[in-house]
Amino acid sequence: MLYLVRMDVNLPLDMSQERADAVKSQERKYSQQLQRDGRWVHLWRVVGEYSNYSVFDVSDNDELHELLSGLPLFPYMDMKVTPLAKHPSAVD
Ligand SMILES: O=C(O)CC1=CCC(=O)O1
Repeated sequence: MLYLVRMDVNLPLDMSQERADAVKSQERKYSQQLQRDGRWVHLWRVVGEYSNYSVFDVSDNDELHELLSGLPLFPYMDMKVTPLAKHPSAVD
């Protein structure tokens, strides 16, 4: 199943730069592993915002939830998940 996910990152103002850098580095590793194994299909920055739009290809809601809740930045993100279905006019 495909899911479109918008992630808005809100790091606490009192988080140290060192801690922020460490969490971002863990997030990068985690997300790149999922991109390489084909489950994190797209990762796009929203221009001018600390947000991204991502597309995931996973088997079901439970797998997506497990994957999203394992993100190192998960405690600092608001997420909106949209399940995607095939459009009848899509050519592929
Ligand atoms: O920077 C972001 O939008 C949050 C994020 C998701 C994957 C990643 O590496 O950073």
